[in-house]
Amino acid sequence: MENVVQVNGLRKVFHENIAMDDVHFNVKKGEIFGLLGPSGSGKTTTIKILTGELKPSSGDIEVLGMKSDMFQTASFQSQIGILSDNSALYERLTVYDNLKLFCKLYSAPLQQIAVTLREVNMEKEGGKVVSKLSKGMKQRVLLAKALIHQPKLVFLDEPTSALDPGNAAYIHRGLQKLNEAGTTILLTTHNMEEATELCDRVAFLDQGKIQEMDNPDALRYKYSTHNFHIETVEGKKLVMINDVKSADKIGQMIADGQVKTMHTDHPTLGQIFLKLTGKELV
Ligand SMILES: Nc1ncnc2c1ncn2[C@@H]1O[C@H](COP(=O)(O)OP(=O)(O)OP(=O)(O)O)[C@@H](O)[C@H]1O
Repeated sequence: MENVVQVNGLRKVFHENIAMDDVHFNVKKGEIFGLLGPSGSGKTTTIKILTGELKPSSGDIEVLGMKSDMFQTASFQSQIGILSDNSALYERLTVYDNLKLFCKLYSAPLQQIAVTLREVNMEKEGGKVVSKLSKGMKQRVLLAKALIHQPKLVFLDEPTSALDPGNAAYIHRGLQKLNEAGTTILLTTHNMEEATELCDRVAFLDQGKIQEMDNPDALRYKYSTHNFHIETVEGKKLVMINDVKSADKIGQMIADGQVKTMHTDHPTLGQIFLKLTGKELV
């Protein structure tokens, strides 16, 4: 499958501080790819480099078939959407007028405003002045701004960090629909449930290096002990290792009607991250 992002040997040094060190990854066309890592691990720096806001210290980068010296061009910027900590709105204008300006900037049809407001659960708030919106509402308008010109590739830095669970779930569904319609998404998150639910692949970043990268379910399988966790009808909880002796015993327990629930051990992405780096994903 075609790669829309190719990163080879990326390094970024701020003064003496090595923020990214020999980072390699690709994002395939049509994927939702997640960069996971604790604060300071280099997620935002990666997005800023891939969107032309920062220059790499070294390494080969290609996004949508263009090298980093093209990232400032209108042709590149019109094909990507960005939600980052630098994204801003005109506070004194309404939500609708903000989006109208961005439509003009990208030559997008004005009908996209209603479509995009629906995607971010803000269809009733178009007439509100931005300065009067809550933090979560502003976050959703910023997301609308990133999507208004129907970009091929979207970079979302912590897209749901300011949202309540209801709106986060709504945005997740919206992003899944957008992705099903063909948009490639690269997002960063501290939220392992979000990553597990949304991402086709995730990369664990720690101290500017990728520590692990794969499909979330494949990672959970890889780092599973494969032990069986059983709850008996009497409420006893048992952990049994995955071998022939246990299988015989479990078979007998099932035949005797003693098993209430049974599942194999699958660690969360957060537990895997902790195991690999000794750090929580927060
Ligand atoms: N403009 C800058 N000047 C100097 N150092 C910077 C700059 N931007 C980032 N850094 C450093 O680079 C490292 C990675 O920062 P980055 O913002 O990419 O982390 P992050 O994973 O996005 O963190 P968070 O989850 O808190 O946003 C940190 O050590 C940070 O202090």
